[in-house]
Amino acid sequence: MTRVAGVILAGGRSRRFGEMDKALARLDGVPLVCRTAGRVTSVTDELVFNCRRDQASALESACPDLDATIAVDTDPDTGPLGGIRTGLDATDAPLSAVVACDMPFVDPSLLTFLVAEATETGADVVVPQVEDGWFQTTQAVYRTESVSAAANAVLEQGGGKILDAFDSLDVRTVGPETLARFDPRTFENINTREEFAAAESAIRARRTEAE
Ligand SMILES: Nc1nc2c(ncn2[C@@H]2O[C@H](COP(=O)(O)OP(=O)(O)OP(=O)(O)O)[C@@H](O)[C@H]2O)c(=O)[nH]1
Repeated sequence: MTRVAGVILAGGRSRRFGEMDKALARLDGVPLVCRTAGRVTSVTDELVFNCRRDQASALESACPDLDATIAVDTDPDTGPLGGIRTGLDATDAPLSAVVACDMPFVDPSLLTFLVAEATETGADVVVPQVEDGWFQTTQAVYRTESVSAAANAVLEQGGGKILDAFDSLDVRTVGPETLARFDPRTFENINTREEFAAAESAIRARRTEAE
């Protein structure tokens, strides 16, 4: 079996969230980053947290049970592109499931599906493409070495988006019809306090339903 790393992006500034780092905000009692990472690790072999240097110690102690490697940004504030490159460079697993820390409903079975697609096709990138055509680049599976090199090339040219790196890569998309098989909340991300409160209500409602 191909080894797979879970790479959690947490190097953003949480500007829309307000005072604190949203990664550490307790969602129904559990730091957001730990809740997201816990779902990712259920289907990966190792875990990497990507963040800025000033976040590292708090993130390291946030979820001790998960045993994450901390990958500190060499180029902070270069957006998810820089975070993905740094996260990928911290693992030698051939494939990486990259997920933003603010996606607490990420569906592990979708990640497993994306990994299987990457393994079967040999693609560099397997990325969900939702109904409006949007690429869900922060919930996608990347071939670690080739995507790191392509992301690095974009950064060396002055930066941009991870999508800019796709031009030189073998990219497979997974469309809405297939995505409909997975948790409809999987791509929900939390940017504001209001979205945080709504996610907390949803988690509590799901727990009540399951009881
Ligand atoms: N390493 C790194 N990660 C980033 C950067 N910007 C965003 N991210 C991560 O990419 C994901 C999506 O980013 P956003 O939803 O915009 O989060 P954010 O930048 O913290 O939030 P805002 O400041 O409100 O835009 C999150 O997991 C962020 O932690 C960055 O400059 N460096």
